[in-house]
Amino acid sequence: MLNRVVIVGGGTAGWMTASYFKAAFGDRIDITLVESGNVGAVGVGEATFSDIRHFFEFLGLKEKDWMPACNATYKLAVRFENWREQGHYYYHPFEQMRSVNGFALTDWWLKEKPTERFDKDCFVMSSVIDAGLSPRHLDGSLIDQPFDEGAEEMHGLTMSEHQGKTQFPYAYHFEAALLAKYLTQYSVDRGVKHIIDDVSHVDLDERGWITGVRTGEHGDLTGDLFIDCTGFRGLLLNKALEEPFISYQDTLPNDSAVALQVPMDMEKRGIRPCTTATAQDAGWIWTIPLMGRVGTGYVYAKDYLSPDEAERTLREFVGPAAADVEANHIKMRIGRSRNSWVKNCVGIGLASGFVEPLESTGIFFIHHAIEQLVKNFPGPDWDATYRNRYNDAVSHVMDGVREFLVLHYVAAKRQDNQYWKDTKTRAVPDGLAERLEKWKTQLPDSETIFPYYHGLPAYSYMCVLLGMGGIDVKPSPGLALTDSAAAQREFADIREKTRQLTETLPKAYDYFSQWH
Ligand SMILES: Cc1cc2nc3c(=O)[nH]c(=O)nc-3n(C[C@H](O)[C@H](O)[C@H](O)COP(=O)(O)OP(=O)(O)OC[C@H]3O[C@@H](n4cnc5c(N)ncnc54)[C@H](O)[C@@H]3O)c2cc1C
Ligand SMILES: N[C@@H](Cc1c[nH]c2cc(Cl)ccc12)C(=O)O
Repeated sequence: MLNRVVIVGGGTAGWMTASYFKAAFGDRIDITLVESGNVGAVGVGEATFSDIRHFFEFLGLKEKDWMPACNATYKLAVRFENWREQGHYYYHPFEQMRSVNGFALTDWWLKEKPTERFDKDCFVMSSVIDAGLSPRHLDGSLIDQPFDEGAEEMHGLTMSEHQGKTQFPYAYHFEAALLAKYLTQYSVDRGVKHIIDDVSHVDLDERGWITGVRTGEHGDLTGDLFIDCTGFRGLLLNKALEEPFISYQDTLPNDSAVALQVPMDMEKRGIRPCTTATAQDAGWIWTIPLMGRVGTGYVYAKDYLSPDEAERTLREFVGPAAADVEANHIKMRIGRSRNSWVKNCVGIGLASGFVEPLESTGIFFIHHAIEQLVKNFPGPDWDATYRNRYNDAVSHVMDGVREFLVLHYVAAKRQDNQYWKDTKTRAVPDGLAERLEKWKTQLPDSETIFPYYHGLPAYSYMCVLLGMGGIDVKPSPGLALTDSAAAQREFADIREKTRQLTETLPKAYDYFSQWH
């Protein structure tokens, strides 16, 4: 039976893989994880998709088990600031788009324009975030949903099977290093063998399959399946097996980042329950609220800005609190391995592929990859069918998210310097140009977005087009002949639900201070 797995790398990807495999296969699988004590993890990766709750549920973990240990908070959206013009912002929330008489509420919004804020007129959560509130009451009860949070039929579904059925209203922010530490303990408690050592060589047989990895002090680690979680370096997949890397840089030029972990009195500052992406002269700055600190960083293109200028800009943006904080400069490899599973080696995490974290997709990629690897786990005959299915799913997810991110730059109204002017003339991925033409006459729907599962529903595309303001989108002509009374009632219902929630929900900080 093929059941000996060696994972190289102990960042978020390595420990998410080890813990999920143990939850999936129990003692029927033998896992060794080796990580360097000299090469650090990338040290960022602190905002997620809402789908990540399937990961914790699969591990049998409740929020109170892991969130306090990881200084975690809730993420209700990404807030895009200054992408259209200075001072403008909009939210991309975790909230199902309503429909009226067969038209998306956003289509009605384009026709009726109740206010200038599509995100407040069409989503309840935008006002909840503006008020700095928690989506759970102090007793832990969740705001009422069009679905039952605990419903059995939703458990056990993978993310891709789940999409479109329900939209859970929040995701998480957590300290990456603390999550890796938590999952290390979870994994070791369940029998994962943890070795701290450097892999110096990868041994291949005559077919080019991996037979083992050589370490400094723990000899050769042998196994059946080798998981490359060594980050951007792709030590096994790209270096030892020489699997080519397909760069996305021709369409996504941001290839650098500088990050700060800024201690903060969150009681005094208050928690804005979302990730904020603030556009800058050569990229954008993320702000992630955690208990006890803020995670922040400038994602930029080195062709337009030097690391020193980026760090200076970031420190000015953060202010005096950043004074004694050490900056972490990161070179980002943007794109994906041609195939993430080659022979008996699977790259997961940055070793597989990566796009800038504009919509917090790195950990989503890891979670998706792990789910797909369990679903397509190889048998002793290594039937290529599973590997091919896996590679197709993983490539589609990354290509789809790439296209979704490029849309943010193409649709952004800003053109106030060369960096932003170039976002309008740069090449776009195959297929996006045609899709953009369709969206000028009708908002995106499930038929016109990227055709393979990539984690994002049509309403996410609507938010980009309506929020960024650079592409003129027209309402469906049929609305002119349709009675708008039902749509007006829906807008009124959102206003009423917004009023009720903003009057009853606790402040985000007050909810989490119960745990700290
Ligand atoms: C600037 C930036 C911001 C990001 N923000 C987000 C976000 O908000 N949300 C999100 O979902 N994702 C985000 N990501 C992506 C996220 O950080 C990664 O997906 C996540 O950290 C996984 O990294 P990894 O485990 O693949 O690699 P790494 O964290 O780089 O870990 C690599 C591991 O390999 C080990 N290693 C390397 N070489 C050897 C060797 N020779 N022998 C033994 N061990 C070795 C290292 O010790 C380390 O343990 C961000 C990424 C960047 C760069
Ligand atoms: N399946 C994803 C899709 C999603 C829906 N809304 C958002 C908002 C943001 Cl910021 C990221 C992702 C998403 C999910 O439900 O998480």
